[in-house]
Amino acid sequence: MASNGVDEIKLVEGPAGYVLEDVPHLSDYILDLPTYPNPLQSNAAYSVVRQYFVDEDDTVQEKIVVHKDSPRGTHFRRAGPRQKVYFKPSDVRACIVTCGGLCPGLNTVIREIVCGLHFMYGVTEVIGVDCGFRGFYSKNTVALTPKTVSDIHKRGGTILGTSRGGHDTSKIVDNIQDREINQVYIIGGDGTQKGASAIYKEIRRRGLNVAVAGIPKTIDNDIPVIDKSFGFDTAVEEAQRAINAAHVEATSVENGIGLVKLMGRYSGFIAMYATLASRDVDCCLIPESPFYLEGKGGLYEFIAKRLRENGHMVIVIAEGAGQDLVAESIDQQDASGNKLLKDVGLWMSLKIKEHFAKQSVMDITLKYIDPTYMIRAIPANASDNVYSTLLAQSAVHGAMAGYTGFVSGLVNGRHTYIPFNRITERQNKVVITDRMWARMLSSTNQPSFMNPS
Ligand SMILES: Nc1ncnc2c1ncn2[C@@H]1O[C@H](COP(=O)(O)OP(=O)(O)O)[C@@H](O)[C@H]1O
Ligand SMILES: O=P(O)(O)OC[C@H]1O[C@](O)(COP(=O)(O)O)[C@@H](O)[C@@H]1O
Repeated sequence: MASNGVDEIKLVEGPAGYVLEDVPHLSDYILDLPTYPNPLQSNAAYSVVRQYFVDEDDTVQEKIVVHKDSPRGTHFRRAGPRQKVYFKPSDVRACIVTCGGLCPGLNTVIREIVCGLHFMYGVTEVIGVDCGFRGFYSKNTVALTPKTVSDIHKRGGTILGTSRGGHDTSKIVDNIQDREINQVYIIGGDGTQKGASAIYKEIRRRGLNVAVAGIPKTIDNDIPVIDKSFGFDTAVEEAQRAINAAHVEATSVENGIGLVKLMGRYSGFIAMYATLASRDVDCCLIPESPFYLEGKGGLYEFIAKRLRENGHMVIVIAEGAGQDLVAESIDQQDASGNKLLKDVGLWMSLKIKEHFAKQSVMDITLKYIDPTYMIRAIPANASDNVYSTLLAQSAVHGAMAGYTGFVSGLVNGRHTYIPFNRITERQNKVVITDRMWARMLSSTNQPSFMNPS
């Protein structure tokens, strides 16, 4: 096994090219930690299920599509309860924090961490950190019990509040130490998980017996390795309402255009899935697929063609699409350092109106809908509620088992522990497969990615 200092990756190599990118464990840097039987062993609900506990050697393969000569490739540690745990439940003092933008399902994750710790492991001390990372050192905490969180999954937002910026690693870890917290659950996107990674490293540098677990939040699916995270399903479902409204507006007038902007700074998943689900969309523009406005193969030509053919059209655009075209791009960042994007939907609606007014070929009526903040603030749908619950449970099992510096994610449909370093780089992931193209092109109204190639 390769050594695993704070900045090194913990790798285990096996025959035939098998590589396990393992997650750190508290026992990697604190020797002679005591272990205890997992309380689930004596829980009537679990003890009957003989295979409930995860075999220590179980791993999950990163790439599921292989060829006959492929090496066995990268694996991650399978998530789930272990036979023994590294914390005595009565000694656990856990905290939960939510950071970054809102996303349906945040409250479900909070609820399940509290209930999972309580009902599966008998942990009673869980506190919530108010308003994101800065809350560790500038705000009060709130006690969380199964009773106080019982209904929160039915509400949107996060009962803990959230923020951008304000990550001060040293002050945060001082506070963790002062409050004698020994399990830290951090819910947020790629920025948050970078912050979580810094916290883990500092905790490890100080040699503290504190497990750090991340639960990735990515409404727009821009986190690599994991299949998706909670909030995405709800976002795609809710986007249908905006697309339907755009379609009704467009079909109610002559040469009507409905333009809908959906979330996706770097990944067009919400736009693309919402398009595929709806079938009312004629053109879907995503950051991964460049397009242009003027001339042959450009958006204006496509719009004119669709209006002549069909009398109306619906365009869906992801917020990060076409940013290179937006004239005065703004060189500003939010408190977390994310580049502020210009409202490409608003910009595009003005450009389209301007173009057709100038051309005087046809009069158009364009309605622009941006449902972003409505979507972010709704409660998770049933499927995301299930998903958030399971991700939270896995995180609890992992922390109780002494793993640290990991996120709880789904890889190829399996609950998995992934080291922070693998998921903190943002990724464009929409790969437009042949099958997707076929589905797009076979639809009656031929939605297109407007890819000039
Ligand atoms: N590289 C980083 N190192 C430490 N903390 C970070 C880093 N990037 C972002 N953060 C912190 O993570 C939190 C959320 O980040 P943000 O980018 O706003 O949202 P998200 O987690 O949804 O991507 C903020 O408090 C921010 O300060
Ligand atoms: O919360 P704010 O500052 O209004 O940010 C809006 C941005 O948040 C997002 O919803 C993404 O949030 P995250 O980066 O926290 O995942 C974007 O789609 C949008 O551009």
